[in-house]
Amino acid sequence: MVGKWEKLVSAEGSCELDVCPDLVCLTSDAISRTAFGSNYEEGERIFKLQQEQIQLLMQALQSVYIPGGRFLPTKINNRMKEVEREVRAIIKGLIHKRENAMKAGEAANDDLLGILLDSNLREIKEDGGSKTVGMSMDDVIEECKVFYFAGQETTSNTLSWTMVLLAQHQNWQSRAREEVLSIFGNNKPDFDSLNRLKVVTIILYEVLRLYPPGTILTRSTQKETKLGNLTLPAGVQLAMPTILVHHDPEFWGDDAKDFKPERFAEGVSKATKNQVSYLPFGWGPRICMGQNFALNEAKLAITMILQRFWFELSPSYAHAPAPSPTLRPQHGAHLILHKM
Ligand code: HEM
Repeated sequence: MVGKWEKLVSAEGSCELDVCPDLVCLTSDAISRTAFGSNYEEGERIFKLQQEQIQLLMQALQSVYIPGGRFLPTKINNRMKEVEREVRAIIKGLIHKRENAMKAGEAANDDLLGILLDSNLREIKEDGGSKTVGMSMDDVIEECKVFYFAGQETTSNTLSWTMVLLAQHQNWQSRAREEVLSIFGNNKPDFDSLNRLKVVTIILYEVLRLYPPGTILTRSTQKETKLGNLTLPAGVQLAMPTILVHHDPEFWGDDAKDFKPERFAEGVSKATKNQVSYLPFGWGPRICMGQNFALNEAKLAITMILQRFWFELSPSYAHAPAPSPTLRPQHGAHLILHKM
């Protein structure tokens, strides 16, 4: 991606572009490689189908609710089923290919799919080949679907908002670049030194506070549950709007809506005064399992961008955060990139 941008700026010294599509490709490629040992091109069909699924779901949610309507053979329902079948078939193909390679002793199990299948096979073997332990093919497919979806959109949106906010707040862009250059110079960033990025880290925390990709957390009660003064019966759907908590002056002060990374200077607990008011990655036993991966990926990408370019908002940028379904800049992130 940075190579492509370097070519674009090389002629005039600067160029204008919507950075969102390239950031989507970057994060898609990262999750395809690390989770499935493939690349963006191989995962592309799955990403496209999952995008279509989301659009169909949004359309369905916006139409009049008819009880049992999801079982009717409407155009949307039929297409949803077709898309789901195709996603499952592609993932099943990936799993079979990997299982066969593992049986033939060929596969390197250092990606998520390899680790998942390897531990599953071991568990079944240890139990004497019983089919009652381990994950079923359906379970493995569902896990893969979550990783393809959760591992891509969230991080690309975080990177898009980070670039927009750093374009709006040049002082923070300069501070972040100074830090990056003092740690890495113009060298390729190494994984171990990413921990030394303090300014970049607080910038990312503040971006995730103002623009959490998941704007709502949902849960459902499995049994009668006491919540404060409320007693909820089993089967109640609960929605907790993360974005409202993140923007609430009661938790964050009168400057809750402002971009102020310094509020995280002494860590998340100090910034939240130990209250549960910062939940970009959710909370509790279902907290995001990719949060460290996502933060490291974002730090790596921002480092490589800051080493090569400075950027500002383009006059054609229109600020329109839209939860569809993750919080994204609806009309893209149009920036002007300048060669350093
Ligand atoms: C900035 C990027 C990301 C954000 C903001 C984010 C946010 C979230 C949130 C809010 C949840 C729901 C947690 C809850 O209900 O309490 C979640 C779940 C999940 N995320 Fe992420 N995520 C990000 C990146 C990733 C990445 C890169 C991966 C994979 C490598 C990933 C994998 C998952 C998985 C597997 C779950 C489901 C966990 C479960 O249900 O047990 N996420 N994420």
